[in-house]
Amino acid sequence: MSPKVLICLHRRDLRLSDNPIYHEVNMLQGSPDCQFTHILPMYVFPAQQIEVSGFVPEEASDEAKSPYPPAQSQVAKFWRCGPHRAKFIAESVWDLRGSLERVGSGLEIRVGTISDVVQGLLEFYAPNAGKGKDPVGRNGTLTGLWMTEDETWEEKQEEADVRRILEEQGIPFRLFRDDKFFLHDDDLKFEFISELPDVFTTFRKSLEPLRDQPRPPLPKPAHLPPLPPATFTPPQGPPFVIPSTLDGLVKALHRPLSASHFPSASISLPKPPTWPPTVTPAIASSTPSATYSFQPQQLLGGETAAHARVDHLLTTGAVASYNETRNGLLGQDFSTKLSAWLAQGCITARQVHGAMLAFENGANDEEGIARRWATAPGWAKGSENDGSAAVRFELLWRDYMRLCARKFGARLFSLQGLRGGGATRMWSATEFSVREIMTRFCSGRTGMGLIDASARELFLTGYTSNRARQNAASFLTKQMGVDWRLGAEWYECMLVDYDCANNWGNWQYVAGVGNDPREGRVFNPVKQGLEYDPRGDYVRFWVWELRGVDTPPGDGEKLMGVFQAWRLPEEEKRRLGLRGEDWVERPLVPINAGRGGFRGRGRGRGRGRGPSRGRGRGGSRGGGVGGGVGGLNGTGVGSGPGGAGSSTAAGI
Ligand SMILES: Cc1cc2nc3c(=O)[nH]c(=O)nc-3n(C[C@H](O)[C@H](O)[C@H](O)COP(=O)(O)OP(=O)(O)OC[C@H]3O[C@@H](n4cnc5c(N)ncnc54)[C@H](O)[C@@H]3O)c2cc1C
Repeated sequence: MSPKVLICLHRRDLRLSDNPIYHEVNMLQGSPDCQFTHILPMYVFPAQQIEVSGFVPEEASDEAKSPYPPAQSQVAKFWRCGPHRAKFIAESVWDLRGSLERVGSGLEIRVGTISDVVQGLLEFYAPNAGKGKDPVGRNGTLTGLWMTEDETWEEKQEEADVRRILEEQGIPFRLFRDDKFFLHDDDLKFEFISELPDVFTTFRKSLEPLRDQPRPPLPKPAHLPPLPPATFTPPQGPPFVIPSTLDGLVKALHRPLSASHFPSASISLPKPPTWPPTVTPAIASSTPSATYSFQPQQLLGGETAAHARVDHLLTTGAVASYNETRNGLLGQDFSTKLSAWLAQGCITARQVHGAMLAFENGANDEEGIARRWATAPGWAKGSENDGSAAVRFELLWRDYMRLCARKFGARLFSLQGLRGGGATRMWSATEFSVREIMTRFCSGRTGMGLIDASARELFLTGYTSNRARQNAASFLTKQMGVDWRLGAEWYECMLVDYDCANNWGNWQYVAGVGNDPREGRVFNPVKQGLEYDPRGDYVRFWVWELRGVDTPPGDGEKLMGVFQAWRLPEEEKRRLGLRGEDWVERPLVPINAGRGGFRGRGRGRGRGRGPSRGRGRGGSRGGGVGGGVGGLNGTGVGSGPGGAGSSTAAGI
């Protein structure tokens, strides 16, 4: 019998449970209304976002090149998907394939743009369809294509393209709302997206109590229709070859990233961060050596690992203590670290909420959950605790960011930000070129300990905490006066948890062009370091050259040397072998914290260096013009929106 095939196209919904498409398939299968005999789940590595030239075999002839332009960012030409996320996505796809196989189905992997792949599917299944000759193709019948919706601009274009291609051929197309968020759209307190409040707090208050809001997740189907037989499955078109192992997949994704100027096509990092030594004899006596035995977590992609993580957070009490620990910088469990799984849709926010709810209510099930959780703090209290309430609060931030993406569309990526058309001023400039600032920012060599630790952590692991991200973004945009999009693009490349709405929305927020009601907010990275890393452990973990700085209690000056190495006594610099290092001898911006915020050491003073209180107001003294790639060479990028140089606020 010729198969009737339904394509289930995955994007950022890499899960089987709480997936509206499989839920619908499951409801329909076996019913008289069911139009399909087989389903073909498929994931496409999208060529415009993830570099796919590594899927062309190395031994292929020169003519067999990827037909797609390099997947690089618009302004700085960074790779759009760096090594950490590429690996994480590959693992997630692999895990999904395993889950689908266990319920009687499977998953096909393809590379290309989604519209090219869909076009190829149509040609395979119904070569004559639309010409009125043969509505049923020789390879079976394509009965439809289903996919879930995404919020952001590029994904919306993709959806429109797929719809157009299918409808031209008369093939049914269904777009499902992807309920991977905390709230269901129908439960929002406004009718039109234009009514979304511009301030998060207003949005949140309209929805409290948050614990009562989310809908229950959809169950995992126990069985799904099979894949079509191999002869009825369209192959991957040349020149690409899909590896048959996870290892091969990761290698194909990584190969182009390391072949050219890793990790960016426009900025090479002459001194990229290196892993800190695990054992350091020079650890300062006042610093517990246990700090440095911390092993940064390499997140494992996939639905299975996501649920294991939630279980771990509840069992260990990490959720219950989240409100006290969430501003942490160093460690595994100070925050949930769920973001990467949420971003790829390996787990939904309402599943996280559902697990917390079960925990709070003392759910007892056959899988022995109760036994695992019963001794954990907060178990079976019948109400939320400070920790679980704070997790829900943060999950709502994610909803808010995605709704902002819906409301503002392509303005999410514009230099002027969500507010659009607002005041455009010159960015303030420093004596360093934007290229040098970016090179040192990305390499963790700015000379600002907290910023450098975060940059090195990001480069090496793909993750850095929210507190560190806020400081890094504020530093780049407000202290250095760099076009915020360069930072957002760098994060898009490096973050394992990159999520379009969250990343661009948060960068805008910190840069002062998004939805931050407190205009002119500036983070002072030294004060922030003192508050959130009071012994300098986080800085010294990643900026490991500073582990030998002895910081006896009460010697504040030495600690200041951890946060800004230029402040170390010359003798100490010599002893630690730090002489001659750019980040020690030529810091991008020296800050005299504690004595009036951002006063420089003298060098460059009065040159519009940025948002210091009482200085730089107006911020129009920057020298350079021209944003974009050209701006990487200039001393400052021109015509930026307000923020840098305009602050009257003190560092926070
Ligand atoms: C400049 C900048 C860039 C960012 N880029 C991203 C990004 O690309 N992807 C991303 O998921 N988050 C991004 N964030 C938000 C936040 O930093 C991360 O979600 C968080 O650090 C992830 O760690 P976690 O899962 O342990 O978070 P937790 O503190 O455990 O929070 C739980 C969840 O709530 C959500 N959440 C928390 N804070 C925010 C926030 N400010 N905005 C939106 N959602 C939030 C996340 O889904 C997170 O997993 C960015 C923040 C900044 C300041």
